[in-house]
Amino acid sequence: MLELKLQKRYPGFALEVSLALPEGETAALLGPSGSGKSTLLKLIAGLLPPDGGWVRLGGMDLTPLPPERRGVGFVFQDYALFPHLTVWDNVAFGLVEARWPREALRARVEELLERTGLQAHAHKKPQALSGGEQQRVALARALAPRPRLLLLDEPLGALDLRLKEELLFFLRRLLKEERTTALVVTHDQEEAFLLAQRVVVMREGKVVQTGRPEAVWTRPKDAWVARFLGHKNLLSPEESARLGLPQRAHLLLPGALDLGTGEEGVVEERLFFGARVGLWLSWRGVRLYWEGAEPGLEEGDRVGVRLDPALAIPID
Ligand SMILES: Nc1ncnc2c1ncn2[C@@H]1O[C@H](COP(=O)(O)OP(=O)(O)OP(=O)(O)O)[C@@H](O)[C@H]1O
Repeated sequence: MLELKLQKRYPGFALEVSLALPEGETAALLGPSGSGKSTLLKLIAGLLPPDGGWVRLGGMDLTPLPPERRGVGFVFQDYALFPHLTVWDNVAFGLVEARWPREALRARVEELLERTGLQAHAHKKPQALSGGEQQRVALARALAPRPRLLLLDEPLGALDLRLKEELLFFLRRLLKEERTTALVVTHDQEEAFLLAQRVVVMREGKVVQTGRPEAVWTRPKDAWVARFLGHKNLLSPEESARLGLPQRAHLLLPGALDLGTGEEGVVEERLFFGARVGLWLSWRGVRLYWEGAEPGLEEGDRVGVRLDPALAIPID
């Protein structure tokens, strides 16, 4: 287990977090800008002294140890590879530091270069690589010494969308294969859901919800979490009543609205995403969002709408 209880204060900001995460899993720290994700990561890494608390990994107290003795690897957004070293030497760096025997070191570096698809670049310097390649080197370098815990701060943050997607699936496979315990900071909910077996949602220095991605998505703790995760159909008690639901706040899960038959509503806005289409509808005087495969509807069209009350969940 990675277990921690940490406090840190800055003017106008107080972090207070207790967490217990199973080893061998990837967890995602998800929260808006300024919620304390990077601060928490730095406290765990030992790069920042806490005002109080402790960090334990597999029962061992890491709190008094300096960063280099915690067995923790990091990848931060502005990767900071060693510019004067080749890719090979960058990946070998932590192993040399840890005095790995020469043969084991060579085998481990080769293994990671292969796994990250970097063999052809082994003898280049970082500045001769693309952004995505540099990011792969940073991952290989962090994973090489088999850290007991890998901390990743927005590891895909600086990349363009297509490259981000490509690296996301790469990182997902790599973390699974290496079975590293990893904590990934992101403010992108899709990235968190795809990478992690467990999601930790942070708000203003506190953990507000922890759980499997599916559970957090379908049972957000409150309206704030629901909205932060990208849910759009959050109904006030009055709106709920107009839709025939009990008079209290509800969240409509995706799939709650069916188009075709039923009482008619009006398409107010049509959003074309390519594979999907989003529609903002006015139905019974409530503005509702529907998303799915091309329904062949234009703005101003009338359409029958049905609500599945089983997918309307009460929310605070
Ligand atoms: N060295 C510092 N001195 C004072 N305040 C700080 C310091 N570092 C961070 N903070 C404050 O702590 C809060 C949390 O910052 P942190 O970087 O952990 O947030 P974050 O969730 O990682 O945000 P982002 O997604 O934007 O990186 C912010 O309000 C920030 O201004």
